[in-house]
Parts: sequence; structure tokens; C-alpha cells
Amino acid sequence: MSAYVEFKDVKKIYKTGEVEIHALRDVNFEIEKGEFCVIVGASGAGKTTILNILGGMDTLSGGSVYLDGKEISGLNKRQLTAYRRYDVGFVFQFYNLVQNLTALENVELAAQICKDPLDAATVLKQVGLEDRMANFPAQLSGGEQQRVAIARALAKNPKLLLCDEPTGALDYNTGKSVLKLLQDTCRNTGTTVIVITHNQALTAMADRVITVKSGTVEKVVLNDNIKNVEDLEW
Ligand SMILES: Nc1ncnc2c1ncn2[C@@H]1O[C@H](COP(=O)(O)OP(=O)(O)OP(=O)(O)O)[C@@H](O)[C@H]1O
Repeated sequence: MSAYVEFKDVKKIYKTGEVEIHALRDVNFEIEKGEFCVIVGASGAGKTTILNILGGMDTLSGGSVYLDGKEISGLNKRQLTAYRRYDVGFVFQFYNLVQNLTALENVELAAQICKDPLDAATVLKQVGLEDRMANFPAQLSGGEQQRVAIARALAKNPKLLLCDEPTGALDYNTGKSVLKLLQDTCRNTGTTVIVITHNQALTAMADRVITVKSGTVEKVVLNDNIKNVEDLEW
């Protein structure tokens, strides 16, 4: 049986005028369903390019990408829109909430465009925001806003939760509590969670660590000594 997520010989070339930038050269990796996976690497290594391809936001120059048996790299524009809508939840460094909607309305808005959404209030409760549902983003702390963004992504009931530096804008302790939420979500709901980061310390909490360097996968490590988020230090 093939893996839940699979990158096979994936290449990405950006052309700017005469110049070609090989952002990804033959990237190969697999991720199993329900795993907490960290993709780590230095700036410019190709992490965001991988995430954008996996999220259906960018196309590839060669190779193939599969999710749950479906070839993402074979989808046309309209199919990619549906894929982004139904199959993938996104969490970014900056929370991208709609400022004039409450926490609850932000989550409901995302749920409206999905086939089989979860109840917005229930998901907000799950992320610990039952008392803050009626607040606007400006009335919430950074950590709380990121929780709303996570709830918004989870309400879609996605196959994959893709997180790009989800703690990048948060202080140390708040960042840890958001990471704990992501780890708990993975464990409790079976959602496959992929976190992109330059922070090497986060690798200790992952089931699978994919290290990217200069547009290729340097190594893939399955972690048999997973640490609690509380015990991570950086
Ligand atoms: N739209 C683009 N056009 C041209 N070059 C690009 C584009 N996007 C990325 N690149 C280049 O591709 C390479 C990989 O970039 P990518 O953003 O994937 O790295 P990264 O590991 O996510 O880095 P960071 O941690 O700094 O975000 C870099 O050399 C980058 O300059």
C-alpha cells in the first residue's frame, strides 16, 4: 500500500527572466496518515515551496505528489481549488483572521465553504476558546488568535493540516501551548499534521522529521523517543 502523502522526484524551477532557480531538485518523501511531521531546514532550503505544492497553491515542474491515493500534481485549476477547499487546512505564521468578524464567525465562514464541516463552536471549545467566541481578533492575544486560526482550519475537517511557522509570531510559552494544541489535535483526532519550521528543537516532538537542504531531502528520521512539548527547549 502506498503512503498517505507521497512526493516522488518533485522538481520546482522558478524562472525570472533568463534566470532559473531550482527551488526543489528531486524531492522524495512519504508521510503516513495520522502522523505529526516536521519539515525542517534553513532559510531558502525549499520548505515553503514544498508546503505550497502540497497545499495546492503552486504547481510543480516535474515529478508527482499524492495525497490519500489522489495525484495532486495531476489536478487542473478548478480541481485544485476544490482540493484547497475540502482537503487541506492551513495555519500560517500570521493568523490571517477577518478583523470585523468574531472568533466564532471567522470559523463559521471557513466552515461554510466545506462539504462536511465540523460545528464551529465545538471546535473553538476544543482549542480552549469557549469563553472568547464573541470576541473580535483585536480583542484576542496572539496565541488566542492562532487558536482561532487552528480552529478555522480544523472546522473544515481536512485530510491534512499544513502549518507554516505556526509559532513564528508568538512568545516562547505561548508558542509552546500552540504546539501542544497541534500535537494533541493530531493524537486525539487522527489528523495528519505537517509543520514547516526552521526551529530544529521542534523535531523532538515529531513522529517523522524531514530535513530539507538546498532543495533536496537530506534525511528522513522516524522518531522513537518523542518528547512532550513541555520538555522542548530552544
Ligand atoms: N516565487 C518565487 N520566484 C522565484 N524564486 C522563488 C520563489 N519562491 C521561492 N523561490 C526561491 O526558491 C528557493 C526556496 O525557497 P523557499 O521559500 O521554499 O525556502 P524556505 O525553506 O521556505 O525558506 P524560508 O525559511 O526563508 O521561508 C529560494 O532560493 C527562493 O529564493
